[in-house]
Amino acid sequence: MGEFVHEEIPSTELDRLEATYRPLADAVRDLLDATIRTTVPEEQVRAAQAEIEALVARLRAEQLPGPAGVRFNSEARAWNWGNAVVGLRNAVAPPLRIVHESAGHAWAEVELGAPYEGPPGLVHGGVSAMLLDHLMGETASAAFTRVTFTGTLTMTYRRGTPLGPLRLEARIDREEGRKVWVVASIGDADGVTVEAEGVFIVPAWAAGEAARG
Ligand SMILES: CCCCC/C=C\C/C=C\C/C=C\C/C=C\CCCC(=O)SCCNC(=O)CCNC(=O)[C@H](O)C(C)(C)COP(=O)(O)OP(=O)(O)OC[C@H]1O[C@@H](n2cnc3c(N)ncnc32)[C@H](O)[C@@H]1OP(=O)(O)O
Repeated sequence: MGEFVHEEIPSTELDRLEATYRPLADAVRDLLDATIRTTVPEEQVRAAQAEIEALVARLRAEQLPGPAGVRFNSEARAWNWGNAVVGLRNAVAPPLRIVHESAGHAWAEVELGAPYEGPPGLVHGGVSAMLLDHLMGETASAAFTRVTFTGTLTMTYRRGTPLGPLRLEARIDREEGRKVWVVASIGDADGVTVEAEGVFIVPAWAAGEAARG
């Protein structure tokens, strides 16, 4: 596993950088959707591909040697721009905006479109698991006061989850030593579609005073 990297970028500078990168990721997100749904003539598809390849070369002129990782500064600001679910610079991330109601209770609202489809018109089951896994992990971390990893995640798909606006919710159910049980759900306007239960674990290497049972 990589490290949590201490990088001393001031928070005000991070705000400025994020204002540049967020619209870039939004544009690429739009590109994903357009790539799936376009019906333009084939020669236009090929022309667009050439332009996209040129853009990729432009962005790759300078780049990190590997993934973005998780970074933090001494102002307690953390950023994980590549994260699969919440990464600000990741166009594959929906992105989920998570609200920590309290330590151990969080929710999120999200609108899932064409790139997240599994069965026709419905959210892919693996996508539901991915979004819940992340929300539950953040919830288990008690609003970032400790590091937790998914140990076991159990999904129950009650009915198909339609693409479109959804609400996710997660709560800590109980704790025992370094183990944290979290329950969570996804719902649409008609109620719950997916339920999940997971055991999240504060790894032995990350267990400090606060995490000991
Ligand atoms: C420092 C600066 C920080 C700045 C941070 C800023 C931001 C972000 C930081 C933190 C993140 C916060 C939130 C994260 C948000 C989302 C995360 C998304 C979730 C994921 O996507 S995360 C990736 C997938 N996840 C893995 O990649 C895990 C791979 N795995 C391991 O890393 C180890 O395997 C681990 C850690 C699981 C255990 O390792 P370990 O050595 O600590 O465990 P150990 O043997 O001591 O067991 C202790 C007790 O847990 C029980 N136990 C063990 N394993 C279990 C299992 N699998 N299921 C159920 N129970 C299990 C034992 O039975 C024992 O129970 P008992 O005490 O009762 O006997």
